[in-house]
Amino acid sequence: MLLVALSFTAVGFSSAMVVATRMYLRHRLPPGPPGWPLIANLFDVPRKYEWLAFAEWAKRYGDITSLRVFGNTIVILNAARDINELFRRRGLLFAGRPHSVMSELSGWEGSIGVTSPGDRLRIMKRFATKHMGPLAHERLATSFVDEEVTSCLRRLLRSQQRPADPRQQLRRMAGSIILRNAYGYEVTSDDDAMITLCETAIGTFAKSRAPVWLVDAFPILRYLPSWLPNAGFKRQALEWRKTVEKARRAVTEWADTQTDRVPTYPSLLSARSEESQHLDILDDVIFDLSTAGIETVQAVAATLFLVLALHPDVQSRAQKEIDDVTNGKRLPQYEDRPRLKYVNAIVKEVYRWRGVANIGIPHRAQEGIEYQGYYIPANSIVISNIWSVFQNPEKYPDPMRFDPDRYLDPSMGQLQDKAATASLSADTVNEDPSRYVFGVGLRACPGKYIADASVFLLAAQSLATCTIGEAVDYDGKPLTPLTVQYLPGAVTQPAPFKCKVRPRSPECEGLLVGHPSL
Ligand code: HEM
Repeated sequence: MLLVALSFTAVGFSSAMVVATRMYLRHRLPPGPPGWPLIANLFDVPRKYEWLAFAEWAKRYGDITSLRVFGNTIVILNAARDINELFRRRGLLFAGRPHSVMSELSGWEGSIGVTSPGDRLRIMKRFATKHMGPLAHERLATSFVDEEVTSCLRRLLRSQQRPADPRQQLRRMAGSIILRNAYGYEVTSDDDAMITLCETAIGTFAKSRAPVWLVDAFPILRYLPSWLPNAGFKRQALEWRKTVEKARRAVTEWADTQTDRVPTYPSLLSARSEESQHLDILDDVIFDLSTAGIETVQAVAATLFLVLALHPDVQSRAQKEIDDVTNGKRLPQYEDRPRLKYVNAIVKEVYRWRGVANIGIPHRAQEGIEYQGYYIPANSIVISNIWSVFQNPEKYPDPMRFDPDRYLDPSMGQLQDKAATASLSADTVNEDPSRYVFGVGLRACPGKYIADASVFLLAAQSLATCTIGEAVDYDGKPLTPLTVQYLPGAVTQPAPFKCKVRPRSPECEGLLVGHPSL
């Protein structure tokens, strides 16, 4: 009898312990800035260079930190180990996107970037993967991507004999690739209006999703009339909505005028015409895929030109590698990629050195979980700070140094597939940055293959044909790797700079002129 009573007491005690532990963990959020009564961490949310502030907090509070804003928990992951564990291994649990009333009011309610797992996301993902995924990227790279890169280099060689900002041409190249891919739209001038409309539209996306809008905490506020003095958010959202709708109308109206035209290469729009279902959803995702990629590709291209201008030694080594493969008789092509190991290493280091989309797009925890002794509540906004991963000296020794040699391991070659990376652990030193720069897990960037192919071709063909040098800032002061500045924003751009782009030799320039795509 005594034994039975004792075992009941033991079971009761251990159950109570389990409940108590759970309750304790529930209140044990990851540490972070202490905040203030009532407003919690509202004023701690950094307004710019968020990745730098998050990295500072990581030093103070640990790799996993958290904030409370308007009743929401924001969890920031700074270590590759945790990003892999939560976004890759427990991907579905963290594949949600935070609900944002402000984004809805601003015209983004149909976007893939706000869509949480479900049928709609599946349809969007399936379409993007079919036409832009690993099986499609080689076809894309050998078609209009190659054409646009070559045309861009010809224009640069014409316009940059004296120091000038290469960005206008790189932006035109990025816009041409992305809009041809999405709609078959061909850009014909440096100041193409469609590129500007798409860029301006996507600029409103990140702003509408910042965790600072009161209406996201109190959705009832969406019904306030916009003329009320304290409804400034509604007037702002209305202005953004007009910008987004203007861009959508422009691409749709242009597409409507093209129904009889047979495009040179298939586009997402032509692929859509072969589908019989979910056409509205496909329209939404094609619009996303036309707006989301322009600034990112242009930013990476600008960093590429900047680092090449700053590192003549890197240029000459890559040029030698390319000449060994092509004998200087032709332009390097996408098929040459496995043999251009040093050029691949330059691309990887460009992704890592200052990052690109350093905090990506926030995820949402679909359920509450205990992790590493902390509790991450359901509906937490979870952000991966890729900057901290790329600047971790244990993972990338001497991280501020631009050093392509760090990747010259024989097993590295190009964007790695799942099988090839399964054996890599998050602690791998000098791990391929393309595993992180495009996001991790189920929400990773659907544009990564076309973006990566574009950047590789730009690197290989510009190195084969041009010498890039004499980087200066806008006041004409020579730049060094240590004085280079980056701008705030959702996409990491170098501050305006100028450089010279000259032909390596008349023969090399001739390769661009005689290229069959021209
Ligand atoms: C080097 C260039 C690029 C970089 C570094 C980049 C990076 C990223 C990152 C970090 C994310 C967030 C991933 C996450 O939530 O975990 C993302 C999402 C996305 N990217 Fe890219 N991207 C690039 C180019 C492109 C291009 C070319 C396109 C379109 C053609 C594109 C379309 C998108 C879309 C639609 C999403 C949202 C996906 C979703 O919510 O499921 N990106 N990208």
